[in-house]
Amino acid sequence: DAKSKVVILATGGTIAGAGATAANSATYQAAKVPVDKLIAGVPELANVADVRGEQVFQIASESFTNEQLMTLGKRVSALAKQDDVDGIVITHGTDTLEETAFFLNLVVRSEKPVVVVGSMRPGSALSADGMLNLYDAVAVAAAKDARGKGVLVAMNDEIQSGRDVSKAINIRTEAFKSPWGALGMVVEGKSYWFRAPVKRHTTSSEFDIDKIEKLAPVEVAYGYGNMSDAAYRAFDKAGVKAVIHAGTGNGSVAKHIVPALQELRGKGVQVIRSARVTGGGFVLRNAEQPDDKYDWVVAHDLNPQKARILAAVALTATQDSKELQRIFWEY
Ligand SMILES: NC(=O)C[C@H](N)C(=O)O
Repeated sequence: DAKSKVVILATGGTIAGAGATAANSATYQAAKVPVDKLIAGVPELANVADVRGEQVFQIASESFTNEQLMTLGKRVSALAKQDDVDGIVITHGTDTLEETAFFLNLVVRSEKPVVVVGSMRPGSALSADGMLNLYDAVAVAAAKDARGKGVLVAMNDEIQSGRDVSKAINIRTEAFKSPWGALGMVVEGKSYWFRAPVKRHTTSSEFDIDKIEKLAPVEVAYGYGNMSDAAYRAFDKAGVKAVIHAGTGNGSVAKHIVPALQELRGKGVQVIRSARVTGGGFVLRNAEQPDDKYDWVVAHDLNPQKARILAAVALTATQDSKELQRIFWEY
């Protein structure tokens, strides 16, 4: 039967990076190599799909803005509607890859596989990981059994849910972890599945990129001993719609921060408790703080940066804290 047609949307990152010598695995410039060169560098892609590339951006992912998320999302949505596209791969820097993957998982209404991929070493380095990661991502995007599983991340032979996965380590090629485990493996261009996500995503999402024009402004503040309320007061002045508290432990909040948060809440700003723990947070309502009394929201297992994405999307549809909490349980 005919080969699947896969479009590679390139946005930059280390997978498009270049260093001065082959020994430079960590010192290099991200976002240098154009998409056609990336594709030409892996001729084996033609064995798993008919591939074409589009250069959407050429940036390091730490510089991704909400506007760029919107541009990318709208392009993915438009391509997914085309009959001559079976799957989409997005090459991306790894630093904020988990945010983009979760964003697309929430707003792209398509069953077609969307796979986000990056690398930890530039293509110019010894044992560069980008070529195999790209081959794996294209293979997954071309696979019929990848349909309907939400936006995926293919890195280091693993297939991860874009919702769950996070960059957990920054110096190893085994950088991406999910607290709930990988969905499957991709080996020699074939995907092997073990589980599927149950949280709402893509076609079962109430959000639709085609109907969103601008994401809500949401900021994150990190919790630690002796934390002050200065960040929250500054965010308030800047006009945020929600703040994510990257709290200690179970999203806990120092008692001297509560008055500032309640002042913000009184002005309509949503207060969302997440956790700064890295192995997988699990924040429950009223367990650590009286969320019902304060009218706060908990991010449950979403880390602060993922909570920022969900809030930025959800607040385009509602300003109600109960609705927002429902959304945080369901997605
Ligand atoms: N490994 C990487 O891709 C890191 C790079 N700073 C980026 O996110 O673009």
